Amino acid sequence: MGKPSSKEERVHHVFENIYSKYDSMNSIISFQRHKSWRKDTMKRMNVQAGETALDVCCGTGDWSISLSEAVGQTGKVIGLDFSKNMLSIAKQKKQDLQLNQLELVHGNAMELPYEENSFDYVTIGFGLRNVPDYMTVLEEMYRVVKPGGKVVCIETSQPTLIGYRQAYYFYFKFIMPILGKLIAKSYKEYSWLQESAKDFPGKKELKEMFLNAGFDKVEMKSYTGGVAAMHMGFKASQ
Ligand SMILES: C[S@@+](CC[C@H](N)C(=O)[O-])C[C@H]1O[C@@H](n2cnc3c(N)ncnc32)[C@H](O)[C@@H]1O
Repeated sequence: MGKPSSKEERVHHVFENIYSKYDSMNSIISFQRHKSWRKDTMKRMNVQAGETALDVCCGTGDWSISLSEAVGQTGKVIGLDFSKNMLSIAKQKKQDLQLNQLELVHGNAMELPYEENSFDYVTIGFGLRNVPDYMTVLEEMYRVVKPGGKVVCIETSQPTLIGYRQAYYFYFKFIMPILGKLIAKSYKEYSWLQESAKDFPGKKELKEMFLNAGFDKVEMKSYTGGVAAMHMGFKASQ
């Protein structure tokens, strides 16, 4: 995977450690909202049977599984992640659901091991803020999606409404790491979540980054007052 930067090492350490609690903590810290954000995004994507998708930073595999169900047995989905422990949970789910169309791959988002123009969809869910260089990953995702295909990102964002914004930052900075300590016994790991979310670009800035990566058009949608956002980049048909 090349020489890791310190951010990369720290992130790898976080996910190698919290993997067994990740799914339950996700629901607790987002008050279950992440499920409806994911569902709405899938509806907007309108994935068809027989299509192909790459789910970058797939973690414990929930988005890869939804994509696999949408493409069906005639389609193909690859879930890629650099944490073997996160992938081990995804592998167990794949086996339980007998999803032969899903392949889980150990790899780095900064250097996707695929040829250009390979997939109908390339997705990244709550992964982009964790990588060492956002633009490199967006450019990699742009490179491997087919012309006419879509790159879709769901990520934490920056709420703008006065009052709500302050309450959100307070929750993220002070409450969430304590929940992490109490429930997952990982204060430091959940402090990373708030640090990475605080530094992540707002939705307009992220849209600009998508356009700079080469996308023809970008649609966006805010969730729950802007605490999360979906960006969908369209690669022009040739
Ligand atoms: C917050 S989790 C998101 C998991 C999943 N996509 C979801 O929506 O629940 C972030 C994931 O990104 C992975 N990750 C972070 N940096 C990565 C990189 N450079 N290459 C591959 N995976 C990475 C972590 O191992 C972790 O599983």
